[in-house]
Amino acid sequence: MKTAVVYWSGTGNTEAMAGSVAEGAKSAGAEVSVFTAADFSADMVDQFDSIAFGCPSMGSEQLEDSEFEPMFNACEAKLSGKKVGLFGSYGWGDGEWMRNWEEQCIADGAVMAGEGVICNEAPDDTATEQCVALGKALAS
Ligand SMILES: Cc1cc2nc3c(=O)[nH]c(=O)nc-3n(C[C@H](O)[C@H](O)[C@H](O)COP(=O)(O)O)c2cc1C
Repeated sequence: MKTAVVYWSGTGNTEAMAGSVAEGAKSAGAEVSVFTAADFSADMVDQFDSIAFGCPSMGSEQLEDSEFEPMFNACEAKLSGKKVGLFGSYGWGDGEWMRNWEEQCIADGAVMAGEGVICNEAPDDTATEQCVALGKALAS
């Protein structure tokens, strides 16, 4: 199983989550590649059996719109039938951005590996465990 973990992070919280997702996928035997949003593009989607996308809530309950969102939007046309997991950190909201993002992926035809993992600011032990579990689900 080849798994990509693709993330954007401004202050490191979603980056820490990405590390845990990658660790979980590796522990379940996947060959894992980790990319920042700037280093991933739609033409790379087909190289992977499963992809974890990570982005914090930015703007007003939106994906980060300079690097992550354009890259993700370009990938969407290739997500039908692809195993996908989502994760990201948020601040003062209630996770609306993740609910919208999950719906978007489902509309694209992605096969969701589990519920999107969200955490308030820096990941605590529970969020870290959920990220590891998401990584394992992406590897199976
Ligand atoms: C410009 C900006 C916009 C943000 N908008 C939201 C928001 O709409 N809802 C929310 O819950 N948090 C919002 N946040 C808080 C971030 O999602 C939160 O700090 C998160 O932990 C950042 O993750 P990162 O460390 O991976 O960059 C915003 C932060 C910034 C800097």
